[in-house]
Amino acid sequence: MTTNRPTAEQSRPPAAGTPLLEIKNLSVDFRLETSVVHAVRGVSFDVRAGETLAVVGESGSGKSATALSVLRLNPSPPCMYTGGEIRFEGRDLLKLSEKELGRIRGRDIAMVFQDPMTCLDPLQRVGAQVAEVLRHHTGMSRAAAKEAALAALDEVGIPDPALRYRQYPHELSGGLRQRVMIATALVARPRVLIADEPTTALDVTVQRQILDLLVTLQRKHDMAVVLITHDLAVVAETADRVVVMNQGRVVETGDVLDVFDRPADDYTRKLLAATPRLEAA
Ligand SMILES: Nc1ncnc2c1ncn2[C@@H]1O[C@H](COP(=O)(O)OP(=O)(O)OP(=O)(O)O)[C@@H](O)[C@H]1O
Repeated sequence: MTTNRPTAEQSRPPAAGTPLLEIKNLSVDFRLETSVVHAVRGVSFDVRAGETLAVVGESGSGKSATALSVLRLNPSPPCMYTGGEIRFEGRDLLKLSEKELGRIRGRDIAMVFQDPMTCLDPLQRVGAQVAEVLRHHTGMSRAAAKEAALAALDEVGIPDPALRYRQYPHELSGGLRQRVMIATALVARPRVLIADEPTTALDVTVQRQILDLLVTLQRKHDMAVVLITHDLAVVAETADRVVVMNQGRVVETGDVLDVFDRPADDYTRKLLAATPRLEAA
């Protein structure tokens, strides 16, 4: 199989060391009026600093429910965390109070989503939203937060940050909005970034740019990245390890090239066969 993996000079050794974030035997149900959906059934995986772990699987396989569990962002109710642990720096995130978790969200672990409008406030200027994250987590002065927010907009490749700072989300293109969301997520320098289909809604050229940006920032800041996607070509290009989910369970996990070259599970083989760019390469 040939993929657009990073070139030799871009590639790096696999991340070593202890896991930064560990999901152990996680189970999540959605209790609906007349039924229960077992969305996540005993899922375990971990991610280390400097590593990109991709979570793949068809629609409904439990990828987002797992990712949202890390910061307890599944809607409650109907969501119930019925078992397992999510360990970060020695603590089980599922056991923290809302206040304790609030200190971790955005500061230590951040998320970006497919649709930036789920996290950007349409009525607030984008620069102020980036600065607000810093003021919330660090108590920085207004002036210092503005300066850091301008630097963050610049870092994510937004041209003319001073102009964009004053604009509202609807005044930006989809690609620029995505960059603002990434700036908002990363401005407090989290150690873990969870990216849930971050490029799915964008056109192909912009997808490429946003993925390159995420890879660059991940390496620069040695972040652990959990990348949720259904796009195996994206996984082949960006991830170190992959977790394959089906019907709420992990069916296979391993180094991306090993899993893609020698899938051990029938479901993984089926997913790979349904990705012509990989098969044809
Ligand atoms: N808020 C919710 N209320 C009820 N059921 C839900 C809710 N969120 C997810 N589910 C159900 O949980 C299961 C797993 O959904 P999840 O969104 O985690 O899948 P996914 O793999 O992320 O899919 P997609 O790629 O479409 O986002 C599905 O059966 C889904 O219908």
